[in-house]
Amino acid sequence: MAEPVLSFGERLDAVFSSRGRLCVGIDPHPYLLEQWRLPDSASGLRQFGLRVVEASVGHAGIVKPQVAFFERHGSAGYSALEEVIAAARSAGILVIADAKRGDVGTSVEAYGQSWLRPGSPLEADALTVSAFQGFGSLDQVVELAVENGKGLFILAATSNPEAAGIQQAVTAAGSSVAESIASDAAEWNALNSPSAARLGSLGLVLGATVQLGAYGITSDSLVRTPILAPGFGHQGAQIADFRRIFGAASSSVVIAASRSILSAGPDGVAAAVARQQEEAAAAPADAS
Ligand SMILES: O=c1ccn([C@@H]2O[C@H](COP(=O)(O)O)[C@@H](O)[C@H]2O)c(=O)[nH]1
Repeated sequence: MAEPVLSFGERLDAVFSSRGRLCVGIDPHPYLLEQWRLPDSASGLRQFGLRVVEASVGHAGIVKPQVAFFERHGSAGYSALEEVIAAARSAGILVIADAKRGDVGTSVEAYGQSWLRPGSPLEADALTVSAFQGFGSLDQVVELAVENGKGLFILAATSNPEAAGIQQAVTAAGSSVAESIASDAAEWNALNSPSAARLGSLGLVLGATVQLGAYGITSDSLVRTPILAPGFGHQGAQIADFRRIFGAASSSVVIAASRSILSAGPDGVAAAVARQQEEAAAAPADAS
């Protein structure tokens, strides 16, 4: 009989226990490539990405390539991304593809087949998606993810300040857009996760720079919902504060940081990863 597939939530929780909650962003900004003395070409991106993966081995268990930077170089950029993803996954590092896909259900399912289908050239462990076309537009991709032990992170309250107007807008049901997405994800996790799993496989993107209360989101509703939290470092949030920011949900948080790590350069990146991972592990408990 085939071995049951571990769910993404179970795999993420295992990584939290064995290798911590830091997620190293792979964002090859042109200015960083220059600083790393690499060309702004597919080859430069490949070298950059592989170096970040190498620096993460032993220090971090999760990476998040920002697909946009690879897409700038067309098919050659995608080929570089395929290599970076494969290198990370073969080192046992979970890969969250930050591609922010969203559309009508059948098209999102096709995105899922690109990023979450076993054997696909771009196979990752989880994908960022948008529910702007309705939470139900994600039904098929959710099914595909679960069948394959993969995860999704749905944009809810993103870290960029200009998003607040839309994400705090009140839906016909009376809650904010972000709260509506967060509660749908939490409900899905409560109903569909393996009973022994602490975490479900349907995650949310909640920026570390936002006040969850301003969106009507309560952290104790999210204890089983993985939270991808960008906004640390360059965007201003402090890793040492993550338990204060996320309160009861802090044990579900993936701490995402890109520029604050990558700006250490090729020789300093491994030490920067180790330092930020230690900061996350040492973060004081929420006092409130
Ligand atoms: O709400 C969001 C969602 C995604 N991101 C992405 O995360 C990284 C952040 O990079 P830093 O250098 O650590 O600021 C980047 O890829 C964003 O596209 C986000 O910032 N906020």
